[in-house]
Amino acid sequence: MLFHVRMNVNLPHDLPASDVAEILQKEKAYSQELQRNGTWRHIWRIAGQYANISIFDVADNEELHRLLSGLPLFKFMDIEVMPLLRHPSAVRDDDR
Ligand SMILES: O=C(O)C[C@H]1C=CC(=O)O1
Repeated sequence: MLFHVRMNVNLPHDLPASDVAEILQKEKAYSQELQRNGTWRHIWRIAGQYANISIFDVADNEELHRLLSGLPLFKFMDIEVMPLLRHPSAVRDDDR
């Protein structure tokens, strides 16, 4: 199942720089592992915002929730999820 996910990151300004660096390093590794195994299909930065638009390919809502809530930045994010299904006019075979 495909999901469109928007993540807005709100890091507290008083978080020590060393904590921020550690969280971001963990977040990058977590994200890149899921990208390499095909679960996190796409990620784009939203220009001018500390936010991204991502496409996840997971078995079900439960898996998506587990993966999103495991993000090292999870407690600093507002996340919006939109479930996607194949459009009847789609021509690409991987749009499902
Ligand atoms: O930078 C972000 O958009 C937040 C998060 C998502 C992947 C990652 O490496 O960081």
